[in-house]
Amino acid sequence: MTKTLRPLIAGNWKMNGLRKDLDEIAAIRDGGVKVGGAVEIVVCPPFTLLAAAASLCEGSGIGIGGQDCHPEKKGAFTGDIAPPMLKDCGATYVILGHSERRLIHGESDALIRDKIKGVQAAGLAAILCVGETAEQRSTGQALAVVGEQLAGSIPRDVSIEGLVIAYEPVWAIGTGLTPTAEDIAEMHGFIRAKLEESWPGKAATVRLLYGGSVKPSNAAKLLAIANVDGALIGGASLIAADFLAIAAACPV
Ligand SMILES: O=C[C@H](O)COP(=O)(O)O
Repeated sequence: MTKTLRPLIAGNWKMNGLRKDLDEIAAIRDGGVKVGGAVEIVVCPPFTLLAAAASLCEGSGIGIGGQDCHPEKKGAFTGDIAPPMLKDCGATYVILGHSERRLIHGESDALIRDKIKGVQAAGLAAILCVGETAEQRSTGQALAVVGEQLAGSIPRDVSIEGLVIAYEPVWAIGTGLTPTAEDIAEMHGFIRAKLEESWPGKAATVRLLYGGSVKPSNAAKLLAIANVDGALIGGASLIAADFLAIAAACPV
């Protein structure tokens, strides 16, 4: 299938990475430059490595992103990081609403919506994560759950241009399990249609990523699915060779 949007391959390092691991980011930079501009590559390290990673990647075309942020631009919020701080570090993207934030930190759609507003106000692009649990999938609620997450967490009063949405079934994260190609195609088609309902004429410009146990061995198959415009990768993004192999599997 011909893909029209530039694929985005984003790595979510989660709570992994010390300064010595910047070597891996340098390797991603060097290999990513060779993959060429056909695929956009972004690495989201922990906050502690953001500035150093951005400095390493400056001018290379490899992007850097945060994994979360506070909705406000500054203030008395001990321990939090504001969107302008991410921008100041050299980040261009922020992952928001990851299921680990929703489930472990109790983040609501309303909070995620405010974060998206804050991120856009700072001139950053949000990667909004949505996805159902195993129980929701097995009881036939997957589309309804994701539909609610989209309706609740995307601000209506801002443009969706530049927004990225990552469909990450909770049960596929770090488990080695992935949905069938048919189920991913159904969900991504559903997300595209939902966006089109609210933002007519704009949905086709939004990149929809798949995330959950993406590996070099399954990347080509997953990335070829209709309406899959890239991937959000956890574990495999920690190893430059694996992450780059996934980027190289993009159908461009
Ligand atoms: O944000 C990334 C996802 O949680 C996927 O993680 P994973 O590739 O380790 O399954």
